[in-house]
Amino acid sequence: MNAGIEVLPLSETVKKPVLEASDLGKTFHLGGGRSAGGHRKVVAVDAVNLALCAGSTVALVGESGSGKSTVARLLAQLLPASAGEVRLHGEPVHPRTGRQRRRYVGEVQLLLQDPFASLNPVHTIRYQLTRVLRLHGNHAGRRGIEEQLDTLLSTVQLHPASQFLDKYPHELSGGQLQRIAIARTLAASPSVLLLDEPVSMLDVSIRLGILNLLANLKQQQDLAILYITHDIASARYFADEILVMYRGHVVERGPSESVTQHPTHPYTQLLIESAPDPARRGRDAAEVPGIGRGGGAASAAAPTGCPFARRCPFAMDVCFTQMPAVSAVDEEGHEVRCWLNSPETAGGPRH
Ligand SMILES: Nc1ncnc2c1ncn2[C@@H]1O[C@H](COP(=O)(O)OP(=O)(O)OP(=O)(O)O)[C@@H](O)[C@H]1O
Repeated sequence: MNAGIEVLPLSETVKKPVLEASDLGKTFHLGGGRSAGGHRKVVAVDAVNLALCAGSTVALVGESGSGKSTVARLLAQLLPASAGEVRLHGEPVHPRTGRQRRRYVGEVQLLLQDPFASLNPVHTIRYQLTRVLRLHGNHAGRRGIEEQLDTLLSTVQLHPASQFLDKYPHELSGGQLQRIAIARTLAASPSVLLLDEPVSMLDVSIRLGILNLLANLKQQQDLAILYITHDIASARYFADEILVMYRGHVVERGPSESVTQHPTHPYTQLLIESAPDPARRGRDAAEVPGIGRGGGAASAAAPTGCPFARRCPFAMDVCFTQMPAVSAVDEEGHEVRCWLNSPETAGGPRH
């Protein structure tokens, strides 16, 4: 027996995921008459696997159109999946109705980037928060609800509560509204938060405050968080694990530090190079070779090889014809889907 050292059983040291997705896929079928060339489809999400655990954050990073929001909407059950499975506490989730759906939505809350769009302009903050508390089974009396509204607002650092509760959304600033929107998600007592670009519409000066608030909430309430962003620098700061998405595929994943310090996929390297950096004044994503607006959007016709091949400065012949398998970068869970890291082809043009 080791005096003074508490040895936890394995079941307590390995965290079970709260929410998981296996081989998740979404294809949008677009209309189009004969004159438009017939039926078209967009593969927005292709075979995505992820696991969200209590007290930790997974970041989904990629350019506009890479499929990040579609993953969030699939996890929130706002869209039916074309393939794969979502599990909550290990149980497969199926499209639900009524009470079951309400319970799922209470446990898995989605926070959108635009706080104005997520709150109803014709009702006061008090009405909207009370409604969510009631909807998710809170039967407290009037005084009990008042106390909970106070607690919710103090949790999102809006003091005193009375100054905010009787206001309408248009009377609050963007940062205050995003805090109210966070309070609204917390009113449902969730175990999972899906954050879709939660600070991208806010002034740069208040973004860090909101991210710090969310990081504290994750710790205090043991929340499992999915953080969607196009900004890999904020993902490194905020998340434990990073998944890099390109055209619906996860091309690299691993512990945040490892992915950002040793980016292995050429696309991740370009994302990092294009991240805002005071040392490279004035240069942004649009100016970095290979990165441009919407370049990561899902293609109507899925390429047979690597989705990044056509933009990759290191592409080899095989990249255009075959999808690379996932290979390990290290033993800590850092993985990449790239022929340059494959044992068969390592030593290609880059090496
Ligand atoms: N309802 C829809 N019908 C058809 N195509 C869609 C639909 N929703 C999304 N898409 C397409 O799916 C792809 C992925 O879109 P998605 O919004 O998930 O990307 P994103 O990475 O979240 O981008 P952004 O950061 O701009 O929100 C895009 O090509 C988009 O045009």
